[in-house]
Amino acid sequence: MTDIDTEAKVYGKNTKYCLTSTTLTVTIGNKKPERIPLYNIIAASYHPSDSQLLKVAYVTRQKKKGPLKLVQLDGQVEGDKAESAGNLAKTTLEWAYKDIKPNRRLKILVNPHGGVGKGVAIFNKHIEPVFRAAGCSLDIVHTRKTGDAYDIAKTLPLIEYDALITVSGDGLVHEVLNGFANHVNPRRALRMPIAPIPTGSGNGLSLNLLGLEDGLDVVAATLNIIKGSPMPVDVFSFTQNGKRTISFMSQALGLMADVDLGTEDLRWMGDSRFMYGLFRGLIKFKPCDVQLSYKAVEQDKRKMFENLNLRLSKRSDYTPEDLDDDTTLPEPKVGSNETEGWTTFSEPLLYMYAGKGPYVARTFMAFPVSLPDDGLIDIAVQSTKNFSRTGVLSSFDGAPKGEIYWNDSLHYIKAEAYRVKPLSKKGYLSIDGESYPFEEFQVEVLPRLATLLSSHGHYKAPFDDTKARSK
Ligand SMILES: Nc1ncnc2c1ncn2[C@@H]1O[C@H](COP(=O)(O)OP(=O)(O)OP(=O)(O)O)[C@@H](O)[C@H]1O
Repeated sequence: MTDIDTEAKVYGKNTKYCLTSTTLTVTIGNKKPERIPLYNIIAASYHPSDSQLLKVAYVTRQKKKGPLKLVQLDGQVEGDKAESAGNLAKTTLEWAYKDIKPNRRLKILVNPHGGVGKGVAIFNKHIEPVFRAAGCSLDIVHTRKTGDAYDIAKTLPLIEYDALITVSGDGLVHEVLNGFANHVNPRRALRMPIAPIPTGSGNGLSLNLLGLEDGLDVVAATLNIIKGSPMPVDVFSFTQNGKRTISFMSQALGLMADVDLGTEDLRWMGDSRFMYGLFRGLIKFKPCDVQLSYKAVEQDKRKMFENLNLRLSKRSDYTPEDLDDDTTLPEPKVGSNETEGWTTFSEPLLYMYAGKGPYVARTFMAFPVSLPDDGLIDIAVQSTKNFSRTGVLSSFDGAPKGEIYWNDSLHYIKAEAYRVKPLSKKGYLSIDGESYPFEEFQVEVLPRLATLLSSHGHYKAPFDDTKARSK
């Protein structure tokens, strides 16, 4: 591919544009050239009958570690550059979108009460202008109460949208997935890509899709919605008292449920509340009285680590035709009395944390070897046997990098299913951060049932074995 060049006047200054297969470089007057990766370009057009304007819209950081911001550059093209400007605009747009359909049609659910209650203001100021600049069509709804997102997803006319977007935290995603699961055509509904914009207090999904650097950047999340590809993900069927719920992120018992649920009053702390809750829970150091059994597929931490690296070298293999004719939700395959091939955890446990997606908060990579579509759930179990309060506390030192995984006292299992029977009456159970009765339940993986938008094709959570090698 050969480079394409043109010139125009931006703010009255001579400006050079040079397009290569990866980058558009713009040099305004004597300023330093700005190299814009094609991924960051959301629109490019040439308007011969509108003052001969060459318009380019992209997102960029003004400071190295600052947030992404929208830039819209309008260049005035002189007559002799009209052809090259038209060519540059057309090719930039083609290359910037490659296999992605531009002008996505989006259903957007904004929770005005998510996080610290700034969802609407953030959406209006930072997010909507980027979608508009990219030419997306927007159907925006402000949720008014719990359950609105569920109802909207349940009755969504699937044909009218390319993706459903939540502007909130993980709670709204949970509602949407359950709404889809109860849609008249649940399988197709769950094929509708979902993507979060992180304005909640728990934004684990966004962190998993975009990584620590971008995971809380609302414009990076917006760009992911404009440019990301559908990525199939496993979700979980959570059954309690005969009722089935879809869980997509985590189930927590013991200390970790206290952290999830016992910190509601601390929402103002943002996601620091998770670490604070952890310290508060550790003071009690109370074992969680349950019987945990699982149908394990892998328990070798080293092997799981190798599988992770193997998966990172590949993108997800999404094919839209991949959908079979069966329109109903898959029935649970694992019976509630099944015991063959099951193991019962025999030690007293401080917590059990099970889920999918490495980060549960910015400060805690709970499932570092989690894969979006391996058909398995990761279960982390901290035993209290030969373990002290200070031991657990120091094991959380490397929590943001997932180092806790390498601790010998942390049992880590990949399973197809598991079940929990409480042995006492009192306790917390958290499902995707929401409180559920502390009663018997079973969880089973539903492989590749839901769909997310991902720019990477895998979770973005760098994890290494430095800690293991230094032991
Ligand atoms: N207008 C509203 N008023 C109050 N609650 C709402 C409204 N709209 C949606 N909700 C509910 O708010 C809950 C919190 O959503 P979400 O988890 O996305 O954000 P969050 O700030 O991270 O919340 P939390 O801190 O509770 O996890 C969801 O259960 C959702 O149904």
